[in-house]
Amino acid sequence: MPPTERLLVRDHNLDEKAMRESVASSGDSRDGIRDDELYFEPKRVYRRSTDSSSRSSLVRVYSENERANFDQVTGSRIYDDLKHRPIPSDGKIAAETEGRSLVSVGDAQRSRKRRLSLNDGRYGDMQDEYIPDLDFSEAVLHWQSEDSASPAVLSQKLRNDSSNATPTRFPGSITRTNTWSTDREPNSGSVSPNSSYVFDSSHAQVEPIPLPNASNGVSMITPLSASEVSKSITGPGANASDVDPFKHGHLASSFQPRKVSRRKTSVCESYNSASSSLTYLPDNTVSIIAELRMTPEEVLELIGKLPHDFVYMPYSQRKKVILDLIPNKDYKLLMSVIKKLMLKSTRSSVSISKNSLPAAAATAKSRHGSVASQFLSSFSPAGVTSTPSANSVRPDEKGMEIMGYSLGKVIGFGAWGMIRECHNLETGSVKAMKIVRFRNNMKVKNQVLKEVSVWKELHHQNILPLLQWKLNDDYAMYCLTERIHGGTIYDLVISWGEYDTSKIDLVTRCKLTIILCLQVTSALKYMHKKYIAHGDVKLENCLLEKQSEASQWKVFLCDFGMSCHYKHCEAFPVDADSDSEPLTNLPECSYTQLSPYMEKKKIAGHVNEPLPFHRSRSSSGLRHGSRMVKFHKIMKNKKLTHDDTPLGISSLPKTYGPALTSARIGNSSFPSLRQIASQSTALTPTMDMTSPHQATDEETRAVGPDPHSHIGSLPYAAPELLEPSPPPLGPAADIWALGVTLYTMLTGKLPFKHDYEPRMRAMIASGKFDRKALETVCRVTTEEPDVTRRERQDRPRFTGLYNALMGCLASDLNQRWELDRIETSLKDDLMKLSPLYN
Ligand SMILES: Nc1ncnc2c1ncn2[C@@H]1O[C@H](COP(=O)(O)OP(=O)(O)OP(=O)(O)O)[C@@H](O)[C@H]1O
Repeated sequence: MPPTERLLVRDHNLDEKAMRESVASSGDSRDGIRDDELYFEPKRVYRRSTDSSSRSSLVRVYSENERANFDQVTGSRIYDDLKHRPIPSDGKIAAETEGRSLVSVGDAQRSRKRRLSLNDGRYGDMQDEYIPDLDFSEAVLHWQSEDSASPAVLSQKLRNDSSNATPTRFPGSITRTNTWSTDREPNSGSVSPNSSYVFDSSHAQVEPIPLPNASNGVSMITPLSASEVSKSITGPGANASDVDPFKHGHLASSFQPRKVSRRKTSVCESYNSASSSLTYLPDNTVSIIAELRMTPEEVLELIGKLPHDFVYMPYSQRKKVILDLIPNKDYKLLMSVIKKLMLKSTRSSVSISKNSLPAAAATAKSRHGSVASQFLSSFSPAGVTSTPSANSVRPDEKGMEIMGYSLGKVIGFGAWGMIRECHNLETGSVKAMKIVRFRNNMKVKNQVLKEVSVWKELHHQNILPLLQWKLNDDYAMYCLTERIHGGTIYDLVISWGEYDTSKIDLVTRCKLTIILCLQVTSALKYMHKKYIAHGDVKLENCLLEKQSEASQWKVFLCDFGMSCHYKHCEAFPVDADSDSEPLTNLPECSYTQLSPYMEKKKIAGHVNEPLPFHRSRSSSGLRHGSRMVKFHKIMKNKKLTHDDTPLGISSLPKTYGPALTSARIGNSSFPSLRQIASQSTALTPTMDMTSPHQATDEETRAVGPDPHSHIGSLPYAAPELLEPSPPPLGPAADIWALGVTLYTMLTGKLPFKHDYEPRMRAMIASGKFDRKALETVCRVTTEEPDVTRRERQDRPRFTGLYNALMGCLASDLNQRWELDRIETSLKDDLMKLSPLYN
């Protein structure tokens, strides 16, 4: 069998695929290992010798732990990594498993057990995969012999590889213009139908920024700085703009020493090695870029389009983003090269644990001013000096003028754009400009039109104001707003740390949480009175203007990208002034979401047509309620706890599965969602896109528009939104998200968080979270043995805060509190505190 065939492992087996997804998503992408495992280093060895490129090859790089499983000289397996037992030298086990993939044997039990193990983190970095017919010893010997090959030969080889690559521009690549004269107001512009991107989602619906202390033992990875990337692209001492690597072979020669020394190190190791100089592109990047038939500029351009928190996204989301942006390339190769360019595992590999919060806090800055932001901002034309058209300018780059303001530095990043500081050309006053670049992507454009249509209606002291906006019809939307200087509540919570090692005393923590959340509550009340649901309430979307007195701090709710109008049934007023009206029957009310089409019309001043996607009373509410009850019953009967259901949903009836697992949304029970989602406005990237399915017309009719499209950030998603047919977005979802926000402020950790998405969904659906932590912070528990009676008397109990939070996080919509009640309860606690603490 030719060597290339020996290395070829086809990805037919669904179990294996699921396993792969499971491994990728259960593993934290920050560990810098998982994605790279898709490539087995000898692939290049073989490719070089045969000059063939087998894109479909499923090969991988070994992590150091995995490598320890093999004899480095003979390449034979030493340990059976499922059982951690030495393998007999006669190779019995190897023979046993020969010819089949370890995870593709179709043995569901074994596969499940393995996933369980991975989930438990016990074998977290032992995700092995058996490659049929691979002669490891031969591969290793070949590998070693190539180590001694002369650098010149390798260099020549690389040059050949590179010159064979025909750089092609990927769809949607930027056409640069030197002038910017196409600004038009939205009502004058028509949306170009010539979208060359294929985006399934016009809103990233991004995961919230992970709290650095959310998982232990995760190595801290920081993106390369702009200069490091620039250097790594150009090589030391090179004039970036002069370099056309594929023409002149500069890259090959620049990277030659690195490539030679690389042989004995894993990808991660190479970053960590003492000699690792970031002036070189990591390892096999050149050959990967060549294989992708892309130029480095195109790769950089692609990186510039990625969401700010791309590197922190779960594998499935990253895959989706890549496929959306550039569907015609090998996403695995792309993910590998992007990761290599974007990440630098610091040599010290800071292990983030409860005890290392200061380090984590220092590193995990908010998006504004973060290393990631700076890194990404380096991909604006001003930052990328290596682009051929270095003289060209883009309308959103620093120094450009828009609406009488000069654009300044980047202060934040969103899913599809950035936020720049800007200065009034006449007065010099400082503001902020949110720039959403859609270019010719209709969906993103429609989404931002929708955002503006909602945002411009909002005038409240705790809502970031939209001062002016301007649409550059075929490029971007510009939104002028106030510049807020205090970061976000996310930053604040990071600085506080977790409750058990809290940097501020818990009483102050509770008090500040109440003060700040009362302002968010006020903003939400205002929005709900206008029948607008925010849809993405989270720590990161609460900007903070600090004053010398903490009690004077001001919150501004921002980001209306997920916001939408809902039509409310008069019989069940939401947030009525009456004090404690429960949200009884709320889901029965008929909400209406405006389609992007309608939003566009509205913003252009042509509203008042019948609204699509109308849901009748019966369509969601009661059905939803009874389903939840049924689901809880099943959970109870089957005794499904977080701990005994590592897969979250494996033993649930199919009907309930889709609510909990993206994989199932993608295939079995609700197969048509994939197709529907691709037609609808926003597709939640939490959906698994690995199992394409063509829906029949009947299926499409039965299911309707993507029901999960209003999930902003999964950890903040209300359980009803995870239902197979969730109610449309309404105030109740905001209230749940407010509860998640409150909880996180108080405890320093998200109530529902798991790296493995289906499990997180199961946690949300079950509504179970760590109440003990909350009781401790709010001091509602009676058990405080180490506290004297006197101390107990002095230390106030935050019963109102505790109750309000529990009211927000009531899974049962009938039990979930309304904003007025939450407000009253929070204020009660403040009143009680006032004589003591004011
Ligand atoms: N007016 C402002 N002043 C200072 N910083 C801001 C301002 N607006 C936004 N930011 C920063 O930029 C970040 C992103 O802003 P915003 O959430 O509006 O963008 P987005 O594209 O809607 O993001 P997302 O991807 O979360 O939807 C905020 O979290 C904040 O850190």
